Amino acid sequence: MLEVMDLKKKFKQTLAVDGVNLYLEQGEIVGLLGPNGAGKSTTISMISSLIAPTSGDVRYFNESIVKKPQKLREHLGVVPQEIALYENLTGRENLQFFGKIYKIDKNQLAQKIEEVLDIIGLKEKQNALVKTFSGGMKRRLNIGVALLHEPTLIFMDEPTVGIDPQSRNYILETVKRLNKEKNITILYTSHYMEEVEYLCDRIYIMDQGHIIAAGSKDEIKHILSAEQTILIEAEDIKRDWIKLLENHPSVNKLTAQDKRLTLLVPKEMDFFQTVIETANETNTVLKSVQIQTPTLEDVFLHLTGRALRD
Ligand SMILES: Nc1ncnc2c1ncn2[C@@H]1O[C@H](COP(=O)(O)OP(=O)(O)OP(=O)(O)O)[C@@H](O)[C@H]1O
Repeated sequence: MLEVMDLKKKFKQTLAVDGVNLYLEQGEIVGLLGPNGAGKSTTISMISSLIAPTSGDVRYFNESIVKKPQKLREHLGVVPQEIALYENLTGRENLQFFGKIYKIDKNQLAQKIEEVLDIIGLKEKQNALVKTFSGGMKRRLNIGVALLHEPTLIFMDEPTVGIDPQSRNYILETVKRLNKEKNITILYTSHYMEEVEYLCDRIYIMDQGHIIAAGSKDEIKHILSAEQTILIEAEDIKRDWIKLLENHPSVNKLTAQDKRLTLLVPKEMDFFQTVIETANETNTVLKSVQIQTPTLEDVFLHLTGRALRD
């Protein structure tokens, strides 16, 4: 349905997107996962034809949208990261305003607004001014605006940033429902790996302008099939203990955060004994040691040496 080929974007000195290749099949939810500044929003803006690429191409049903964006624009709903609403209008008035911009027929629009208010769960609040809305309600209305013209494809750019858990769950469920019930294809951008893990059929992991891994959840986790993650909690994480573990030949990656250590070691290794011995040597009081199957977060750590949310 949509194919992105060797897409690049340079802003003066910054190469924000550096040769991205990806595709979307009809009916999929595809995740674009990466830390802040990875180039996700820039990629979304280029494949929505909002900004022109420096080089590369985006093909929608085999036609370049760089040259002919119209067909994609008719079918595409974009939920931008920044909330784009009028604070001094009510929820309903915002939908009416954007409906007119999309040139939706007047009679159809009234019916469409009812439907959208239902989907985003804002029927009761429709006549309140947007400036009185919570962050989560604004995000939901932002999604509603993108649904007005019945898109078959939606790009969502971090739609759950900075909102309460209840609204977040509501949005995640709405994304699932839109996909299942209306067969809408969705490209979902996030730096929360648990969201992407929950929602998406396939995942692209992006960092520093590059796609660094791609595949189904299982395929991506398979990257780490040769490794195990060891999570350690201790009373105090001392520098000399970190040094001992870091210098151990079997430790492929180590991250320390507060009173926790995460290690990646080869799967066949029985590393438990080493953890105990090195802790004793440095007078570290252990609270727990857990061995885990890899998560997407571990994959990211493995590929980049950094945590997804630094
Ligand atoms: N208009 C612009 N002019 C100059 N640099 C830009 C512009 N837009 C983005 N960048 C830079 O390009 C890089 C990628 O930014 P982008 O917003 O695409 O990342 P992101 O993965 O979406 O991160 P975030 O989640 O923080 O939005 C960053 O270094 C950013 O500072």
